Amino acid sequence: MIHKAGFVNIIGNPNVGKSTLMNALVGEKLSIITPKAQTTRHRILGIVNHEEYQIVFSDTPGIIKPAYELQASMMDFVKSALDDADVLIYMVEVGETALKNEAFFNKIINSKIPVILLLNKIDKSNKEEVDEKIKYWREKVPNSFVYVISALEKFNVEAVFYKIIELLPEGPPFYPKDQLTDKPERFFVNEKIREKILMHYKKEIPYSVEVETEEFIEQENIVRIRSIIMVERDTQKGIIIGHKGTAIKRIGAEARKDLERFFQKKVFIELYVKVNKNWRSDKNQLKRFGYNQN
Ligand SMILES: Nc1nc2c(ncn2[C@@H]2O[C@H](COP(=O)(O)OP(=O)(O)OP(=O)(O)O)[C@@H](O)[C@H]2O)c(=O)[nH]1
Repeated sequence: MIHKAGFVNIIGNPNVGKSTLMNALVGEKLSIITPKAQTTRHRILGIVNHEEYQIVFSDTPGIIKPAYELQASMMDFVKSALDDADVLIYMVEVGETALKNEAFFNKIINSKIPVILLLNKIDKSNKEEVDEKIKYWREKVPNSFVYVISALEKFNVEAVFYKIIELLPEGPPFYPKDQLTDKPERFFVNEKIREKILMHYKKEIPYSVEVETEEFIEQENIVRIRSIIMVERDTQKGIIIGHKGTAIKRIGAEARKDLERFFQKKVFIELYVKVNKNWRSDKNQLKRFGYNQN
């Protein structure tokens, strides 16, 4: 059996209908929606698991800005975000033509990643205008697959879904499927803590930790969580904990706030730091089983 997996990066101006499309695409197929879970470069919007494929939908927050607002470092960020994706969905509205950022646009055109160009909100338009816009975008992005859709009315969304699967590369899943289907909450908690670590620690720290949620007990009014932050060295443990525990307290407090919003309940969270010198080899072990998350 062939297995396919990849990151599908959705980009487009604010309000073009990205979230609506996500809901239409993913629907009941969705294992977990991690609202704005931040990974290194992507924000994961949702993951679709199937025996034969795993689609990780993500977006790259705030990359469509006029060129003068983008700093050099931001352009690098854009570049790597594009390089990382396996399929790019570029979404526009029927009424939209002007390009906000020509430089960014050229990057899309010149990237080797397949581009699906979606012309959304056609329910608000007429055939003449739609035909004209298809022609316009085909010329603008010559190598793209152009689809006209209405994300809101789910028109043509299925076709887009199958095109994505067709374009995905072969490969093992990026996230363990059983973990997602059996324990999506734990997965989300881990990601949330990792996100906070990414935000607050510099250098190699974020890349030297692994988070594991040992206990997740949901009661009527409260969720009780116990998670372990695994590091490779004692010095890293000290840095994670911080002076008098202030650093780890902040991680816990911020994660708790987000998790309370997510679960719509009070959250009680205990964080422990553990040194596991074999962590990296454990990780390689996990990688062999398709646990490719970085
Ligand atoms: N008529 C019509 N409206 C749509 C369609 N798709 C989305 N909308 C509407 O457009 C508005 C914006 O949709 P969102 O899905 O929130 O857009 P978004 O791109 O995620 O927006 P940001 O989060 O700001 O980037 C909402 O009011 C949607 O209901 C469509 O196909 N037709």
